[in-house]
Amino acid sequence: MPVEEFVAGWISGALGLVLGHPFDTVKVRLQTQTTYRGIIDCMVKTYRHESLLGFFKGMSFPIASIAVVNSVLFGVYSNTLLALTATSHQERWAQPPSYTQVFIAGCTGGFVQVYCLAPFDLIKVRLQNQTEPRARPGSPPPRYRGPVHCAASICQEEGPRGLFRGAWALTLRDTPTLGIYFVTYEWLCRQSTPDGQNPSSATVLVAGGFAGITSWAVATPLDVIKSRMQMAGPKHRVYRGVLDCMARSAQQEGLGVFFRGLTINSARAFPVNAVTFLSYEYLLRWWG
Ligand SMILES: C[N+](C)(C)CCCC[C@H](N)C(=O)O
Repeated sequence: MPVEEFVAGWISGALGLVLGHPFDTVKVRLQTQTTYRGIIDCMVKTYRHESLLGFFKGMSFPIASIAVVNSVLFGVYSNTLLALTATSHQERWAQPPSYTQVFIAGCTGGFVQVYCLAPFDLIKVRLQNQTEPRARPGSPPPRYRGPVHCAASICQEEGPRGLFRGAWALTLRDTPTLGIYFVTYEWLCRQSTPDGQNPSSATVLVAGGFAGITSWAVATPLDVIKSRMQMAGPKHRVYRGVLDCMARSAQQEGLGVFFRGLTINSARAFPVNAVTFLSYEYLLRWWG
């Protein structure tokens, strides 16, 4: 099994992540709290109350973990294509796989990465939703002191299965949308590249950016549900499952609830995925 794709996926995931984390914090807050009127309001309040650091809450952990998750995604994607088409990454622009093969490989990568992503994503969401400013003498400490403390508290209070809260919603969110992600990328690259040639850097950037936006647009309704189920610990209201969470959210807040965070998700998705695909392609060309 070729491993360069896993390494390239690791590095490119880390680069994309740093660029996108501030957008991600605003998104998670908008989706799970009702105190903000919109993106700008959330940004201003976060900055006033917590300074720039507020936007980077919960980042150290995803930078290590998302890199692993992206490595699994791109590694499994590329190796599934190898199994389906018997072509390596280097040969794929000359002998392109069909879109069905790309979709199947994307869904497979998406499905497998969920099991690495679920606990990391849960911890990230819980830490991002702590809105207390950095510890001041006399003020009560935040509930979780950091990722390790957060993981340990969840295990203690909710059992190890607590770390997988929301994992089913995450599977539903990621399996088809990662298929869409790779199909959009391939389609846009092939549209603007003469047959058989490698796409240019500009093409890779734009195709990667739009692959991110398209897949996030489709994923947003389940993203909202996933984040809410992850926040529903023993003390918050508990949903009976994905459908129950959907029905209750829609009843209480209207259908618009499924699109919370769509604008911010798209604004984040372009730079993150443009950089992820560009670094991924370049690392592989450089090693190949
Ligand atoms: C499929 N779905 C849209 C849910 C996720 C796509 C993930 C791509 C990238 N790691 C990012 O964070 O944007």
